Amino acid sequence: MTGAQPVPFLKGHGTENDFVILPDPDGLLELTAETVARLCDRRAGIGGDGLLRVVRSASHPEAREMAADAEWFMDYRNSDGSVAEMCGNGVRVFVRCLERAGLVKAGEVAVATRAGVKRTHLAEDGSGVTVAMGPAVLPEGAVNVRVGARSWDAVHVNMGNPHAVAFVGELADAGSLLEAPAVEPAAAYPTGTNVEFVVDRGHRHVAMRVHERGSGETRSCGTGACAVMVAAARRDGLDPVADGEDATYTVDVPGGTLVITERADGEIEMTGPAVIVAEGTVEAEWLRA
Ligand SMILES: N[C@@H](CCC[C@H](N)C(=O)O)C(=O)O
Repeated sequence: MTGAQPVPFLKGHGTENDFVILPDPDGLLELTAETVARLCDRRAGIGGDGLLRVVRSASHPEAREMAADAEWFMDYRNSDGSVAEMCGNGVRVFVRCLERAGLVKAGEVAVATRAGVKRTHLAEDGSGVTVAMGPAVLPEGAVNVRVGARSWDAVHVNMGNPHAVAFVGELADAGSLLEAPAVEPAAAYPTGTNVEFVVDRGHRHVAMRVHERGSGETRSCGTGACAVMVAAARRDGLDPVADGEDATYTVDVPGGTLVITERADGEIEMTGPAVIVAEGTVEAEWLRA
């Protein structure tokens, strides 16, 4: 992955969706799937649901075209080392990390991702970060989620990455989620999917659990919360673009709360916390072993 020098890292989370963060402005790290999985290992590594590499867009082949609009590229990996298009909690933590390093100031910050450029707003008082996540896409066709003997109709939502959203009676109905739920038809999700289980908590207020593609059950998923908000709004007869009126939902996740607004122009805005908890260095020898 690197030479003999220790590798700087940070650790952060957004609603307890936690990340190993590797500052790599010039894109010099060779980050294999195996290296990512080792770093994200909770016993033998640092531990995290995923990894965020902080690299200048101009220094990364997947982001060069976005460099004029966003100086920084969020190279996101799941904890099993797989690459994902987008991470909603990750992008908030990513801009918090840039702010902490003095690379950006509070206010508007654009971030390049594999799902395009995302515009964020860092609150001046450090309270949270709002991200314009783009519009949701709801591909046609029924999908179904199954855990053991139980199954539910689900809503297929794409937030740059894929989601299957199932409304359930109780969050416990999803079981232990130690294994990935079965989702059918498999052809609807050629690269796998994240699965959300949702219950109502009140007026425009829901709670969810998530099984993330490439990471397992996590304490939160930002893109998942946006997918849940859209699925709940449609179920409730709301379509902000058709109605000409914004709709806001509170989405509780095991690790906290996210507030999601679907605007009348179709843009989905997510607001939530972003916390850096530690920084240090990784032994180069260990990484190479
Ligand atoms: N936790 C993330 C989503 C991370 C990517 C996901 N596991 C995938 O493979 O699509 C979020 O906060 O959105």
